[in-house]
Amino acid sequence: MNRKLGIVGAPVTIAQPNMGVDLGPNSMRHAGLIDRLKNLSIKLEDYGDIEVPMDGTYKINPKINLKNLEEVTQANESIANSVKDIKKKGEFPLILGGDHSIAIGTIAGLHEYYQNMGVIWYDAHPDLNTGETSPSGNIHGMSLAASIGIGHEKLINLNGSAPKVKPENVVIIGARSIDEGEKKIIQERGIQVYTMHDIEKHGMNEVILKAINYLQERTDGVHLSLDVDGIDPAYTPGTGTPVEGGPSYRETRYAMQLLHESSLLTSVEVVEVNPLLDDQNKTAEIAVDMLTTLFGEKYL
Ligand SMILES: NC(=[NH2+])NCCC[C@H](N)C(=O)O
Ligand SMILES: [Mn+2]
Ligand SMILES: [Mn+2]
Repeated sequence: MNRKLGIVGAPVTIAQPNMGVDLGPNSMRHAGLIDRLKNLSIKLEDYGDIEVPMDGTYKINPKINLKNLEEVTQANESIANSVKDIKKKGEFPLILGGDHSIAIGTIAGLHEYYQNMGVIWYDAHPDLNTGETSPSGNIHGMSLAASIGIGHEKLINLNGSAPKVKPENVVIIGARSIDEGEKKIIQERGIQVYTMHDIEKHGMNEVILKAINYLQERTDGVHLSLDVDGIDPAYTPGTGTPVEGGPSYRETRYAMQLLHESSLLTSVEVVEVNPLLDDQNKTAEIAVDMLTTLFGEKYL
């Protein structure tokens, strides 16, 4: 990694109901993220956290099943701007969440720099719901849908017209909790999904190498959206929507190692770290291990 990293925190919590995910960025800084990256001789600048509109209340509009839509839109506009500022400087964006709605802003900002962007979505959930299909109304479960141009026009047209990413340029890894409406979108739009079944059957090595080869051939940049609930909750309990049966610490770390070796990624975000649900900041520490591996840290 010879490019400078531009780091920004996006302490967004309003697209899901659990208090504490706004502490995610600082929990990763506290777990030593910045020093460990510097130890790898990586140049970086930490721009701190973006401002997020939040007054502690949860706004529900009974007419549409999208909680806090205005606030989530505003927060994501700031994220898009901040990602664009980082790209303008020629730096590699690393965004620390925050709930997974922040991907809407991140990807919308990146979109200006890539005509044919790829996305690796490492997550227990595909986050392909819309207001019509969501069981919860929580926008963090709708961010990938919005990025491929499906959902509320405020979200899909954020910072430019939809779609920001072509559905066939998306690879989801680790999925094991998929809602009915999401299954439909996956089939209709031809989105590549490696579920836990595929990982069990073929192994993480093959799955990641296939994803890398597929995206290398067809995209001009690849964003990794790493939801910590993608990892098995035995390792990452500090997250709002844990799902049993995920890839282990070892498998995930190995996946990050392969991604590092491929030099494929052009931006990264880590989301859904919630210290209030955690056990002694363990989840943030594991998130930091994954990030440092991604940027070249090795055992030997
Ligand atoms: N980014 C996340 N953790 N998303 C969880 C989504 C859970 C569920 N599918 C929903 O739409 O409510
Ligand atoms: Mn997610
Ligand atoms: Mn998830």
